[in-house]
Amino acid sequence: MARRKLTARPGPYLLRMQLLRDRVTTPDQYPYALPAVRHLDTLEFHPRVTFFVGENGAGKSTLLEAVAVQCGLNPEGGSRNFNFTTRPSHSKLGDALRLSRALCAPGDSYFLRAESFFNVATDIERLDREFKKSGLGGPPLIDAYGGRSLHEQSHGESFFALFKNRFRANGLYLMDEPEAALSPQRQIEFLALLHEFCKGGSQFVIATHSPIIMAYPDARIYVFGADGIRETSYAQTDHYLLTKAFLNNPQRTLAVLLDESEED
Ligand SMILES: Nc1ncnc2c1ncn2[C@@H]1O[C@H](COP(=O)(O)OP(=O)(O)OP(=O)(O)O)[C@@H](O)[C@H]1O
Repeated sequence: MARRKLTARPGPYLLRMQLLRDRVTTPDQYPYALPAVRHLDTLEFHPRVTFFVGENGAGKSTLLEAVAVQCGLNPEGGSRNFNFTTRPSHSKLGDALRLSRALCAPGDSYFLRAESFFNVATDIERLDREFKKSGLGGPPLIDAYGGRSLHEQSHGESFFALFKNRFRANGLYLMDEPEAALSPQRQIEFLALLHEFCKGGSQFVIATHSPIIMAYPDARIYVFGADGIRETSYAQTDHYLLTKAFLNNPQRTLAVLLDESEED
């Protein structure tokens, strides 16, 4: 089937999402029982960068995955070219989520899941093998990632190859913990790339624990907590406050922690 060629225009592409309560069939079960989902009504996306932050298990990945599914992306990560599955199912949250989109469509979209990036790398190799066998002309998929097998690079190098080579202007990018493999230096470099892509009209939704990455100023930060999701400022996030307190005086925090654990 001939694929419709999209005319890439600058974002934003996603305006807001809304939970349709009448489509929630099992409110007492995952994912609807998560506080972040139970209290969700409407969430406005920032035209450039929206951050999802909060404690482990707060539901950031669950919501991001549902957005990805609604955008037609593989719930396990990758671009629209990918449809591999390594686990039985993703949550049904996408069925109850309405995404409001702008009239223009992105020229590219991609879902980076740190936890399953290995599988994306494997699938790139599989797709390229099939492509070669098919005898069709054109460059292999790996060229869009810098040309070197992602399996032959370190975890952090392969992430960075993705950001540098695969992402571009006028794209919609969903990222789950992009910092997972990045050194602090690379996280700072990531901020510079993020800025370039944003200037080029791209839009990002990023779940992160990194106080470096969430410092990007042209952004909205949503904290996922026990009372639901609320907007906050960078300097009010636990990530910023805790990291700052720790780095200002590591000895003091360590003394309190280690003293307490010795008493146990
Ligand atoms: N398929 C599933 N079935 C039942 N519960 C699940 C499922 N997937 C995740 N959960 C639970 O839902 C909660 C939210 O998980 P999620 O991965 O969305 O959290 P998160 O905020 O992204 O956490 P982290 O920061 O650790 O990545 C967790 O308590 C998790 O155990």
